[in-house]
Amino acid sequence: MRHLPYFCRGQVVRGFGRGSKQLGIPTANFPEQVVDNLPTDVSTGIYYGWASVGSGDVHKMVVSIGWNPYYKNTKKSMETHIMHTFKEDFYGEILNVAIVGYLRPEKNFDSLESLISAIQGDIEEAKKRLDLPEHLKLKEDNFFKVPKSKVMNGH
Ligand SMILES: Cc1cc2nc3c(=O)[nH]c(=O)nc-3n(C[C@H](O)[C@H](O)[C@H](O)COP(=O)(O)O)c2cc1C
Ligand SMILES: Nc1ncnc2c1ncn2[C@@H]1O[C@H](COP(=O)(O)OP(=O)(O)O)[C@@H](O)[C@H]1O
Ligand SMILES: [Mg+2]
Repeated sequence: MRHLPYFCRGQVVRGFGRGSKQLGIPTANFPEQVVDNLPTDVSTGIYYGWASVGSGDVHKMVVSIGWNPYYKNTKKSMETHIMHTFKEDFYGEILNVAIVGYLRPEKNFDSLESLISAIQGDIEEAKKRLDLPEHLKLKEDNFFKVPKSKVMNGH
């Protein structure tokens, strides 16, 4: 994973509305353009890192990149669940993410309950790993301090 940490920003767009309603785990989805610009060696799978909305605080996050085999999506998506309770939805705002580590490949599951418990396991694992000093320092990266007015992708 030569490209980690990987930093990118993009506008939050609508997905299929499954995250909150079916899973109880909302995911902020990136536009196709951001997904298409991922370096080729950032493979599909589940990652963890840091995220902020607009110029807001930086929080722990997990991100899923791929086709969501359980739902058999035909388009690749990149969806971030932020470990923070927001007062309201933030569609249309700029989401800033720093992907710092890899957790596992995407999988299919034989029930919604097993998908949900896998994601909850990812969240717990990510919270633990992000407390390591090498990861904590990225929370303070200048990436999160520059004006957040542009949609861009890369380092
Ligand atoms: C940490 C995390 C792990 C995930 N792992 C899987 C997975 O292994 N297989 C899968 O089909 N979907 C996985 N998902 C994606 C969910 O299926 C997806 O977030 C859900 O379908 C919501 O989609 P929506 O934003 O289009 O509504 C994962 C999502 C997150 C946040
Ligand atoms: N902690 C959170 N992490 C990610 N998104 C959140 C969070 N809290 C609220 N949201 C909102 O929920 C939306 C995602 O919900 P979701 O059910 O996945 O719908 P969609 O399919 O449109 O992505 C995000 O775009 C954001 O506006
Ligand atoms: Mg979503």
